[in-house]
Amino acid sequence: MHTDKEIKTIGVLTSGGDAPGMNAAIRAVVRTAISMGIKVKGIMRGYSGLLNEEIMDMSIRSVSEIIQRGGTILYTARCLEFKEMSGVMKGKEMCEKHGIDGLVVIGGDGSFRGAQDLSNVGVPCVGVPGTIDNDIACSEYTIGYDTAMNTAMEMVDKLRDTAHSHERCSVVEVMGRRAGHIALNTGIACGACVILVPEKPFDPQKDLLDRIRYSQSVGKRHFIVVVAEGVGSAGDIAGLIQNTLGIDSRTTVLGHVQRGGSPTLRDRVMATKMGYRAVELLSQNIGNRVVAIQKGELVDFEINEALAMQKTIDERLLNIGHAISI
Ligand SMILES: Nc1ncnc2c1ncn2[C@@H]1O[C@H](COP(=O)(O)OP(=O)(O)OP(=O)(O)O)[C@@H](O)[C@H]1O
Ligand SMILES: O=P(O)(O)OC[C@H]1O[C@](O)(CO)[C@@H](O)[C@@H]1O
Ligand SMILES: [Mg+2]
Repeated sequence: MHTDKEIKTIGVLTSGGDAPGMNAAIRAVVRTAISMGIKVKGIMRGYSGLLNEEIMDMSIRSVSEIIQRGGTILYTARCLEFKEMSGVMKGKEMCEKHGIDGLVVIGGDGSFRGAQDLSNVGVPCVGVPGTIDNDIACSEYTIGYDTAMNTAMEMVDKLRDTAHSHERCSVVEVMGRRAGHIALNTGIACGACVILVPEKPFDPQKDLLDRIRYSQSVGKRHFIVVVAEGVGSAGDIAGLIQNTLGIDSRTTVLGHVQRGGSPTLRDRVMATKMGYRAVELLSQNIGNRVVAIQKGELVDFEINEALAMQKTIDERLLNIGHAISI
């Protein structure tokens, strides 16, 4: 979408679940814009802050010392009111009132739906994928994914020590909402003997119990099972293993620890590139876009097109995991 209006001031907000690297993206947006002569307003608490006018001027120095920090200095929220047309119209009014000509929305797919609605009523918005789940179909990568996976990997390594010592099975539930990307990669990196993801329906007998039984028959004495939260309860899976195979099993739900911490190098660099591109687009009066990574390159898509895409799980990696985790 091209608008005729010159973009003099942009807003930036973070929305949905926080993700490590969001601060690096905010920093890139603020500094890129200022270097182009565009003013920046920071909007607190996602779309809620826009509706409640929690809006502040940002300067080069207001984003100092944040590139290494997890979370988001702008706070984040899930705002039900923005899902209604009346909320979106109020958002447009607030942008007009505060002189915001365009908006960078750092968040996940839900946040992009809000950005699309706002673009459709005349406020150009550019989405920056910020979610640990890596569930934005148009992009190979989302900000926070690498840090979350590395955190999960460190946690599972610790669980392995105790599972090994007690010759137990450790069933670990990782985040990802309806996607299994964190589970798959963490499972591979930690040598899990079973990885369960929502994209690939599993047969408990064949894909779980037989696999563990076979590993046991070839000498394995402790077992790591990584379950994506979208599959169901890790506790039920541990119970099934314990009751059917008689292997002492424990459940750990990693939870929000995966959302925190200092972002990895990859997340900081990706966030910086994506934030820069978002401002570049807005500065050219281009809105209704999502910044993305495809084949390692920075690209962008219409929000409509981006939201209609489907992401699949890396089946080859899943098969590799199954082949070697014996
Ligand atoms: N269909 C929609 N129309 C307008 N706004 C929406 C819509 N869906 C979501 N939003 C807005 O975006 C916010 C965040 O959405 P959601 O909770 O789905 O998280 P997300 O951006 O997908 O991030 P994550 O999944 O990583 O937590 C919502 O609280 C709401 O304010
Ligand atoms: O912040 P909440 O409401 O606990 O949301 C948890 C969800 O958010 C995420 O952490 C990020 O989308 C998902 O992995 C998880 O399902
Ligand atoms: Mg989402």
